[in-house]
Amino acid sequence: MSTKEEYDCIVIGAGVQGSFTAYQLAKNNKKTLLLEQFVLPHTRGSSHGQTRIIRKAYEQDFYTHMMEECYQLWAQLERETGVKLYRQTGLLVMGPEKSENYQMFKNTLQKNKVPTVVLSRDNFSQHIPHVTLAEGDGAVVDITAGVLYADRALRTVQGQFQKLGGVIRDKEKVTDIKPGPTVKVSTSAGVYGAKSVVITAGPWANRLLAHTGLQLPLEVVKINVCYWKEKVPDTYNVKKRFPCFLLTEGEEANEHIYGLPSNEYPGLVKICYHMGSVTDPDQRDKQTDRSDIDILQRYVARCLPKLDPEPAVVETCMYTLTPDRHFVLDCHPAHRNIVIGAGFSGHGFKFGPIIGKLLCELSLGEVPSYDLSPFRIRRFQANPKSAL
Ligand SMILES: Cc1cc2nc3c(=O)[nH]c(=O)nc-3n(C[C@H](O)[C@H](O)[C@H](O)COP(=O)(O)OP(=O)(O)OC[C@H]3O[C@@H](n4cnc5c(N)ncnc54)[C@H](O)[C@@H]3O)c2cc1C
Ligand SMILES: O=C(O)[C@@H]1CCCCN1
Repeated sequence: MSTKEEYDCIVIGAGVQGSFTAYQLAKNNKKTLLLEQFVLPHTRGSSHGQTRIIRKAYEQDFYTHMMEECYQLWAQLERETGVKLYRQTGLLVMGPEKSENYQMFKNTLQKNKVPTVVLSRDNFSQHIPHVTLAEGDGAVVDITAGVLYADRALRTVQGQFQKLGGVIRDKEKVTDIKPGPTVKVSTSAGVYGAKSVVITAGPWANRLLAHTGLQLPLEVVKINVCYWKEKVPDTYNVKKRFPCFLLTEGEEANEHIYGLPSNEYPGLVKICYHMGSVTDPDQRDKQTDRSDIDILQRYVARCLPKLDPEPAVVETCMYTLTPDRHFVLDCHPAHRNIVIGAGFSGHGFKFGPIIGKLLCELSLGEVPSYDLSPFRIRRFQANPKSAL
């Protein structure tokens, strides 16, 4: 098949990361094509749904630093488009006062001068009614945190990309990538050429990378996204200033449980378990493990007494996990004009604007604005799970 069109850059995958990358490239006057295998919008990857948490509360400083600029980029997109994408709610972080994880969250917030409120056991229920703080747990609120309107954000950034002259082709699956000075990208509709390619294929990253001779140690898991009904409507509502929350660890398991106030679905609070079972992204509905829901039911019954401890709605989403849960933001080790954004490990949405900027810089051969060493592919070389 002959090459249909030539671009400066082709971005593969129109989730949050690919959409922001394409937008940044178009802003830099690059002729850019964004390819998506499904009809947009879709619910089969990782970026769908109405809300995501945005926060500066992290265990590692480098995420908090990136979020400083990232908040500004979200606000800039809101100003550019007149669309509201962020609502401040605060994020309540709870965890065993003496545990390393909880202390790391607290220290990072304090060291980086993020506005916080530390709640004592005595004043906890006055600020956060109808939540049981577990015995021995501490509680700190990241005031700057809130919710991002995820679906709306995706539509908005894709719309801006198109306004800047960018081309989106959905329902066009990439079937092959041929590296070279001009990368050839084959799809179900033809072949394109580009000076550089960015792969932001979410759970399908390794499928695409296989065409380039690279495999990353990524694991795709299915997440049951659970919504719980308020016994009395609006008890945990965003309007009543109920915050997002996150457990650094808990009685149930050494993994996070997290929640968002009722907002998008009236009377329903989103509470999920930050772990799931391994799945094939094309067969995710065949993965029917619900052990996470059992854990959540026990937690809801114990700590959120004004919720019905039976999920009212269960939706599906996928995480693409790296072994250390840090992202992959790097050039392909053998083909520098192929750039990879992958392994967002269940916490990448909030970083969309800054990841778009960084992947754009990498694809233009510029020095990235942040130290990318935590995100480099070479960190996996010592890891036995890596297939490099
Ligand atoms: C339940 C859940 C809760 C989360 N909560 C938060 C949160 O509170 N805060 C936060 O910051 N993050 C959160 N995240 C994480 C965040 O949503 C993800 O990190 C982010 O959406 C990943 O985006 P992506 O662009 O890498 O992947 P995706 O959104 O999956 O996008 C990849 C795209 O590539 C396309 N594609 C794949 N292969 C091909 C091909 N061959 N040809 C063409 N197109 C292709 C796919 O169809 C897909 O549209 C959560 C994730 C889940 C699942
Ligand atoms: O990225 C986040 O902020 C959330 C935290 C809890 C798990 C899901 N992702």
